Amino acid sequence: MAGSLQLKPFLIAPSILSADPLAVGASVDVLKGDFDWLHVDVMDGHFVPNLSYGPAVAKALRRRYPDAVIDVHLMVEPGEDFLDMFLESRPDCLTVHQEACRHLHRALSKIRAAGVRSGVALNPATPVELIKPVLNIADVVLLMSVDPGFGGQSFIPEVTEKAVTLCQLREARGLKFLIEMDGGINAANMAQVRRCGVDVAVMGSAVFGTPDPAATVAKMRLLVDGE
Ligand SMILES: O=C(CO)[C@H](O)[C@H](O)COP(=O)(O)O
Repeated sequence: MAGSLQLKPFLIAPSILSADPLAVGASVDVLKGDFDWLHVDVMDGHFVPNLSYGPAVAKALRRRYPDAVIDVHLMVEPGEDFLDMFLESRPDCLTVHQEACRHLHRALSKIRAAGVRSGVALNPATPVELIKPVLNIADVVLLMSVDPGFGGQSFIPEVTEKAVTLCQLREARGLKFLIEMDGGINAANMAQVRRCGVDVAVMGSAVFGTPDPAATVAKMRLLVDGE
């Protein structure tokens, strides 16, 4: 499939959801800077049935890693109500869910107006068609390949079709957004993820759940380069 799709450089985004909750900074340090984006999952116990990090953690990560590309994924509802507090933490990318925003166009516009890359996320059951009208103001489309809320779940392969559709739409409309995929990505499905046009792979347990996370990231890069 890669032959027929225009692929951009492939980026790896470790998710701190699977880092040691008592030593997130130390867990990230173990990667020795060998990551492209640092993915921060924010969960509210309402849009998703779990709680995770708040803006203080996002701010602390920015202080500790001033040059890292920090990618904040808001799994909160209503998404619009949390933009200011996370924009204050100066992320590089701030993503809201289509399903959690009544005024998605306004939310994405506000993120961009703050000089931050705007992201829109879709749950596995949400079709790409619902975000077609806002693709021109999205810098990132995040396709959830698990139902959001927890790390360590199994990859839903049907979501790869949505990446192919997005890739084709991007090309047809001359747009530049990146396609990010999140959930259940590991060494066994990494090549499949890349082939369907994904630009950014988020990985939690497949990185932080291994004895040597830095070696795991290096191995993932080799897997993709070998494609
Ligand atoms: O957004 C998330 C869950 O809602 C996580 O980023 C995602 O699940 C990553 O963890 P894993 O790679 O272990 O599936």
